[in-house]
Amino acid sequence: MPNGFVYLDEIIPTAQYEIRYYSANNFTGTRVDGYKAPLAIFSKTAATALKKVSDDLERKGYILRIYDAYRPQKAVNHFVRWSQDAGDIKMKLQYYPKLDKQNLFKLGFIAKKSGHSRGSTIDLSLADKKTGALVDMGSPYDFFGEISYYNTSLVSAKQHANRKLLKDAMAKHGFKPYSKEWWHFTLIKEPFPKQYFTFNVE
Ligand SMILES: C[C@@H](N)C(=O)N[C@H](C)C(=O)O
Ligand SMILES: [Zn+2]
Repeated sequence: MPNGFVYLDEIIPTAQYEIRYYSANNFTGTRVDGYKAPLAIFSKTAATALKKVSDDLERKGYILRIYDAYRPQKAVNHFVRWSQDAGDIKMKLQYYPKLDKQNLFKLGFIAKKSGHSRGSTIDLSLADKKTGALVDMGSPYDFFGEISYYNTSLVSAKQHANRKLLKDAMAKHGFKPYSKEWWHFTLIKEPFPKQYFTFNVE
């Protein structure tokens, strides 16, 4: 791992780590290239900021559920190849039921050059600190459709309040939200704003 990166579970041991692209439970239906272990790697700067988010939320009774952090460019390239294979729709019902997979990039749900590969972008949700149960955000992680837009009218007031709880906690410590995915945030003062890394997650 290059200098300036850390393992998030060493900085935030109380979080839940469900690294979807290491598993087959993701929109491709297979383990994604470059994920050699179910780990979250993050820039040290972003990890320090995220620890503050986690501490704030723990005081309110929540822990973080982390789905993805640093993402190798080779993983993004895997997503691109997957999108071009129109015959493979095994995860369509679960992840993109109303959309054509080849449109997911132009609709903004997946990026060909992703902030994740710069090491300071994260996909996450919240869980209840006592029970470990996932907080209801109105749509599941990586569900590609309008219901996952932060400001959609398709979710209840309570679900929107849960999204806002996460967004406000992230914004307080310098993370910028993404309007099309309630779970996706980038550290504004990211330390590697122009570098797209491709080292393995291991
Ligand atoms: C694929 C999804 N988890 C995500 O991170 N989407 C954004 C747009 C990205 O690929 O950077
Ligand atoms: Zn993301």
